[in-house]
Amino acid sequence: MSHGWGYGPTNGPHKWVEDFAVADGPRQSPINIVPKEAQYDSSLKGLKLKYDPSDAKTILNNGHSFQVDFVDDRDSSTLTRGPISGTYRLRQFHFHWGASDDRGSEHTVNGIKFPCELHLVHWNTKYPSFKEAAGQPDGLAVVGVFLKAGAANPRLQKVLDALDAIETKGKQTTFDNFDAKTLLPGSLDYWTYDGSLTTPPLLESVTWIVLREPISVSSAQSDQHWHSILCFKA
Ligand SMILES: NS(=O)(=O)c1ccc(C(=O)NCc2cccc(O)c2)cc1
Ligand SMILES: [Zn+2]
Repeated sequence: MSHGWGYGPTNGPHKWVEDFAVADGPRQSPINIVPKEAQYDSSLKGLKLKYDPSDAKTILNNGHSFQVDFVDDRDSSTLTRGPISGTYRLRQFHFHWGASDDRGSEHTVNGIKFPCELHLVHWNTKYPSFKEAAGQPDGLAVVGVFLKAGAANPRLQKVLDALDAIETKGKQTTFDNFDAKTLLPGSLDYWTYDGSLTTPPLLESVTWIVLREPISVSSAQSDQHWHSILCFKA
């Protein structure tokens, strides 16, 4: 691609392999999750997420999504247990959505897309930095949470209210004192598989942990700002 990757007809996912050969790799994400085909593994432990709200730093429009970045220079916001060994630090969370409520999520369940999907990105502290970890097969762990259309979700409101200030690519604004745990559903039951980043550079370094229970977002909330950023994105 002569210009940056995106989601349009000339730079979308079907074109990414031109610049990122790993797109044809053996462990590419997202995938369709078929619960009946998933094997139950009784040796797997429950997820342990310990997030410190004071680690939240800024919210950024990176042109493909908006992401909340965290201070990750100490083990204050971490993911442990579950399918992973060791300690992974929370670096950022971001969302994937679509132009209407019938699509938007990257993973699907029995072929069904959700209107949106939240990704909480963590890196393995056995490596010196996120960038280093991103190049290792056990470097990253991303917790995926589906959003379904339903009741308004007050926990999301602080994130949505910040979007007005970052409507153009590259804009970021302060976003502090936010507990990412409040975005999680009641149950932490999950499906897990070894996969990749779902956007370039598509690195095959992600242990995916997709929560079975979705959280809700109302259509009013999703109309509130995402379409403005979406228009920009498209
Ligand atoms: N959608 S996803 O959670 O798979 C995802 C998470 C993080 C990233 C990301 O950080 N991309 C930038 C990046 C990553 C590794 C090395 C780089 O040079 C840049 C991309 C996709
Ligand atoms: Zn993502």
